[in-house]
Amino acid sequence: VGGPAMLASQKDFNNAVSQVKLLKEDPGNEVKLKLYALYKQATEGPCNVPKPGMLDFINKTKWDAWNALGSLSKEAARQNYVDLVSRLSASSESPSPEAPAADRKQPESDSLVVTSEDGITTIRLNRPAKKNALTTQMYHDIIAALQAASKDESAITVLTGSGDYYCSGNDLTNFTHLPAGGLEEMARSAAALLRDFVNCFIDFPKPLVAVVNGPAVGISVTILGLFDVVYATDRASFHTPFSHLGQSPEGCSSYTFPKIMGSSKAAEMLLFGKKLTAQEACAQGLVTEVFPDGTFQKEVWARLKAYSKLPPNAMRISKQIIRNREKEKLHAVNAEESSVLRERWQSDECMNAIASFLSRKAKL
Ligand SMILES: CCCCC/C=C/C(=O)SCCNC(=O)CCNC(=O)[C@H](O)C(C)(C)COP(=O)(O)OP(=O)(O)OC[C@H]1O[C@@H](n2cnc3c(N)ncnc32)[C@H](O)[C@@H]1OP(=O)(O)O
Repeated sequence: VGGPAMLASQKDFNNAVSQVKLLKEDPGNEVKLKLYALYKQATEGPCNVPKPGMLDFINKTKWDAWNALGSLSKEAARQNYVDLVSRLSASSESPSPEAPAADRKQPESDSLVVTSEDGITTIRLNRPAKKNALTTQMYHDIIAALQAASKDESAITVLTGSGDYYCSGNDLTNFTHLPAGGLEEMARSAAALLRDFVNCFIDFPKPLVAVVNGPAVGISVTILGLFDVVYATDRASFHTPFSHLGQSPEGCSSYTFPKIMGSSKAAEMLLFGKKLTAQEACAQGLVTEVFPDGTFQKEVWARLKAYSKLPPNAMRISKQIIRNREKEKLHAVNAEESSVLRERWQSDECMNAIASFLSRKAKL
């Protein structure tokens, strides 16, 4: 995790183009359309030819597929083409329909589990003994998992937690591992990581669903404004205790929360750390729907499986229309929030609050 992955070379791409012709099984129209679009993007770049007329059905469908790739770079398209062909070749040799995530780079630690099944990629926070608090490694792994999910075959991506908590937010011990550059360097690199992490949610191109299986704290709450749908168990609560911690809002919540729930409700959460029940969060628009805990998993996953069968390109494009005009604003908000937090993390208020938690004097 960390450095950029090596992209496929022109030679890999040429080999993949030849390999397609040798596939033993017809991959079906949907996949052929995807191959066509990636090929065009990889060789010619973003679609800038005129749209065929309504009655020219085949060429219009091909044009739509190419155009849906937007500004994806030639290099990334080449890589996606090579990946897709390699998956098709592998599956035509061994009949293993549940393998879409087998080639995914697995997270560095067991604290994150990524699976792909039934058209859904699930990113599961898996540190139940620590209430799924996010370590520095987990932020990196979630970034990598979102990047992979944005390119995989799944239609929908889900973030959820293992155990009784959804997530207790940032692992406060992250702040205790001081690098050689001291507090200033720690704050600088945490702010850069925070910015990259939140950017991945802002830019995520597919439907993104939070399955909130229990209480949620801190950054796991603030980023919910960047999800498309949020399902919660009635056991969940939503808590952003930034002032208690000497910190300030992140995850674009300083912008999304007032927009979602109105400025005074947002202020009560973000300034005073008011904890919301699941029902309150739903009434204020942060949560889409609340389910009884006893049937939560069954009901939510049945619904998501049904949604994952909807045409994936239509869902992507609809998401683009809904979100794109906000993106520039969200990136600016994220940059500002990260920069303010960089200062906050070096403040006495913040250091005292963290020391207090670590010495068990205070619990939120
Ligand atoms: C680089 C990007 C930075 C992004 C900025 C993000 C900001 C935030 O997310 S701010 C919010 C930070 N989170 C918190 O302040 C929560 C702190 N935790 C608690 O207040 C409580 O643990 C609780 C309310 C979440 C749960 O209480 P309880 O049910 O009583 O369970 P325990 O306290 O016994 O927790 C079990 C175990 O887990 C450890 N733990 C829980 N949360 C965190 C955490 N956020 N960071 C570190 N460790 C956490 C807790 O210490 C216990 O550990 P053991 O004592 O070793 O069993």
